Amino acid sequence: MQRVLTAAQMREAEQDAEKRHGMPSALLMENAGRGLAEVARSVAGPDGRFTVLCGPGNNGGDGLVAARFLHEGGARVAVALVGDAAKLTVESARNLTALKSFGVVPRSLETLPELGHGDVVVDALFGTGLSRAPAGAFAEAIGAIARWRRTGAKVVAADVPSGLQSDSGEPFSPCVEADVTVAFGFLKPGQVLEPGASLCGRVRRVDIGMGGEASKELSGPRLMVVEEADARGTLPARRADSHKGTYGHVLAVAGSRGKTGAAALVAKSALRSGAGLVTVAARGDALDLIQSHSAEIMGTPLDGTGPLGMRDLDALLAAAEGKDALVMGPGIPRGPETGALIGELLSRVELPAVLDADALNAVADDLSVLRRAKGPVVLTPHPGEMARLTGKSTKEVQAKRLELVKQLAAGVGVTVVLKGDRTLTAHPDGRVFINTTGNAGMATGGSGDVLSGLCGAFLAQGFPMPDAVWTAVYAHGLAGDLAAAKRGQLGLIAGDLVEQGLCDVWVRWGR
Ligand SMILES: NC(=O)C1=CN([C@@H]2O[C@H](COP(=O)(O)OP(=O)(O)OC[C@H]3O[C@@H](n4cnc5c(N)ncnc54)[C@H](O)[C@@H]3O)[C@@H](O)[C@H]2O)[C@H](O)CC1
Ligand SMILES: [K+]
Repeated sequence: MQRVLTAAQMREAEQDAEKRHGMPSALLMENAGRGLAEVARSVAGPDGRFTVLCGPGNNGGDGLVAARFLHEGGARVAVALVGDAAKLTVESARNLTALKSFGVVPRSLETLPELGHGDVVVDALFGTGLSRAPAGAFAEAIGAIARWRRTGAKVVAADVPSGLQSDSGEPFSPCVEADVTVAFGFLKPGQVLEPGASLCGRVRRVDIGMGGEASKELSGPRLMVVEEADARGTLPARRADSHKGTYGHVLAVAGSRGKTGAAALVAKSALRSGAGLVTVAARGDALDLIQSHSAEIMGTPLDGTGPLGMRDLDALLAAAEGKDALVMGPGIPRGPETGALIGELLSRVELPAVLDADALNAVADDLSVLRRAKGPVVLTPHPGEMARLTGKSTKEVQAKRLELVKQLAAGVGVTVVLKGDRTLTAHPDGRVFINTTGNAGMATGGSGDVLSGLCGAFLAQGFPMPDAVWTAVYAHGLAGDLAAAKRGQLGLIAGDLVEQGLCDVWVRWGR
């Protein structure tokens, strides 16, 4: 897991580094600048030139240190200070003096050389201290960086591409587009959340002496990026003496006439993700079709016709007997009582439950029904469903993903998976897990059903919360990546995730 720190947390961690490790910010800056110089050198051509653009704050200070190391290593370096030199921070001013003493005198932006292939421009204008849209000379500098990039130079951003808000990943205009971003100490949200992640290019994290554990008791959100080893580590190797009962029984309340595929995808995804048994509960007129998709799917008919309501409670309570996890929502016939039914069922059975699709829409009007749930509840909304759950517009959801997913999880006491590019998994205790797998080819009907079945299977196997959820999200995206590698993003359909992608993940993980 990689810790992701906000700007405020970075400042706290920097003070902590001084107090706990005796690492003054001058030394952190020296280490940051050295790391920046090494990355810049690694992307330059054999006789590439370097231009370092430095802003007034400590980000600029990192640039001044990098310029000194590049110069010391024999490279051709040009430096420009942008903004009011009188406003330099103490650390930056000290490094400006040092740089000059090494014989590198800053020049004006206009007199800098035009750069091309093999050359590198280091963007050290702003980092986590950016507070408004770059203007004036700063905007001109960002324009020059874009021009040099168009003529072939590589752009290396110090800590954050200048113009990008490091806490949200939202860019001001203008904003630098980097080929590589050197993250000092810890990752920032803006480097892993879109559109910031794309503006950063490749993110290279360098240690600067802040210490890994520095981030333990920081205030504010605990954000983590899930790495493949974390996800793989959640899944135990299977024991030889196990039997199908060992791996749990999923009850999927899903499917209806015209939407039998959703239930089949949930069930087949759960089976392909290690669940020992899967039973689908659906109206009789849909159940036969659902079961016809796969011999392994068992069925419990819900008598009657029409939307799910309180009259189905007893049948569902009976169906939940002996099960280990619930998945509810994909393709269900929703009606005015469906939300109350879900709330009542969850208050009576002590099972982990995944609510997706129309189960989310059913409870959106009154989320309090979820507070009575006896077992842990996982909601898996896409942005549109999240909008209904939060009363916001989809546009607002997408602009404030991190904030809204944390709020909903803590407010209702459930785990919330906000799907999309960089899916976020928020746990009621404030932790948010950022996913980096998956691709646009997965924006296809049924992809969400596969995730809810996968999630249900992991919960049925007894994997702990929230690990089971962020692992399912990671595996789901990786399945999509592996399947798209074989079928293209255009060709990818949800069934490929189940038949191809998931199996490729388990083989890759030796499970
Ligand atoms: N925190 C750490 O552990 C380390 C941080 N380092 C580097 O320091 C920057 C953060 O530096 P800071 O001085 O806080 O701010 P910036 O350099 O990012 O911004 C400069 C300064 O400019 C002002 N400002 C903000 N927005 C604008 C604007 N649009 N136009 C003009 N001026 C603006 C504001 O006053 C800012 O303070 C961090 O990213 C790291 O690169 C250390 O070197 C390593 C450890
Ligand atoms: K920068």
